[in-house]
Amino acid sequence: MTEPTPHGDRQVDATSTAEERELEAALRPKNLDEFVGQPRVRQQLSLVLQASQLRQAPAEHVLLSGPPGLGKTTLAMIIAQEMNAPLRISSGPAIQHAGDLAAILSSLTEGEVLFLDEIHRISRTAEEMLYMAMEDFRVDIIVGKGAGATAIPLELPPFTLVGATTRAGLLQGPLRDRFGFTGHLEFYDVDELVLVLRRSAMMLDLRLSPDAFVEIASRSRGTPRIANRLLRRVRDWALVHQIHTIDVAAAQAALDMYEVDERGLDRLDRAVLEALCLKFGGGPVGLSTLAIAVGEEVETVETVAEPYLVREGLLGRTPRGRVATAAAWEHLGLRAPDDAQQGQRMSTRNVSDQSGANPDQDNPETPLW
Ligand SMILES: Nc1ncnc2c1ncn2[C@@H]1O[C@H](COP(=O)(O)OP(=O)(O)OP(=O)(O)O)[C@@H](O)[C@H]1O
Repeated sequence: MTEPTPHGDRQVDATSTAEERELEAALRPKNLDEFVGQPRVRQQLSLVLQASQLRQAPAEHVLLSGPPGLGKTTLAMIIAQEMNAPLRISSGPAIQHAGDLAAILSSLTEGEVLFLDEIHRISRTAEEMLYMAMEDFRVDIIVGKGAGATAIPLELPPFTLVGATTRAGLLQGPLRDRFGFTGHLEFYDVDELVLVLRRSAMMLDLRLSPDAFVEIASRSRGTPRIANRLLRRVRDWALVHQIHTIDVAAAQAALDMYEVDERGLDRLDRAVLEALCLKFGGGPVGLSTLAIAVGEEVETVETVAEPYLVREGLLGRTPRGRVATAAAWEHLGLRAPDDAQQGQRMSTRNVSDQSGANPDQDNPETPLW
């Protein structure tokens, strides 16, 4: 049976469900040497960890940022493993009150690694408590209310906070500044994803030809989580078709069946591009009109399909609406009208200076990976 993905049957969604996380756990690299790609972050992190071991003190607080599925949780686990320290896991949305954080902090043991996923989503009061905890290993527990409230100081054992965020821009400066090391994870190239897939295939006892690995990697949107998911889809297909060594034709057939094309676009991505080109002559067209044309919510088009299309240079966001780029026409096997190409070049501009008030305009909250 195919496991669910967060956005229904989208095989190329970079986030994961609770069930999928269990499957992922088995494939996680256990130490920095097994962790593929991200050479700069790996090298810098290795130095931070070695220095802390030499100092015989917990490592400095680490902030990991980057799009979903690139290995932030995996790195947090590796940090704890390399430090030979226990790991506590929580997340921003689970910490809505300062008391939630106080409960976690007060139960940490010396040297423990506290991993806070989606750290940009912790509440403001908890965030303020975190400042003092990170800097001085101390928190003030407020007892009582109003004029009678008193602050009881509580010493904490030294610990290492590993924060992960997909939205580093939303972190307050004082919080960001309290991390001794910040690593930004980048999308992986095809060669790196091939290495991720080779390792996973070995662990799943699968045999694939070299070009089958490349085929899967090319369709994985630069994201190990998607690569591993597509590998599982290909494995299912091979099992049902009783294929023992998966060659490129088998990988293509399996992924075509799941409607993931050679550039990693799925049905929704292509529907957006087709509507843009075939119904609106390449645009510009408002986001809400585009969403109606493909029968989806505005938010789905904006947060699920659009970021990857923009990243791939297939769709442009302009003040007058969305436009298909020349590459989009080409990807669909269509000829771009000359005037549309010229108009797009003149009207495409950066999204960062736009307001999110109108659904047809860009929402600056929307990440653009
Ligand atoms: N560099 C890597 N080498 C090998 N496997 C990797 C690598 N990075 C990620 N993976 C695999 O991809 C999957 C997703 O990784 P992980 O959960 O660490 O991503 P994440 O960045 O924390 O995602 P999210 O932001 O959704 O929490 C895991 O199964 C992990 O094993």
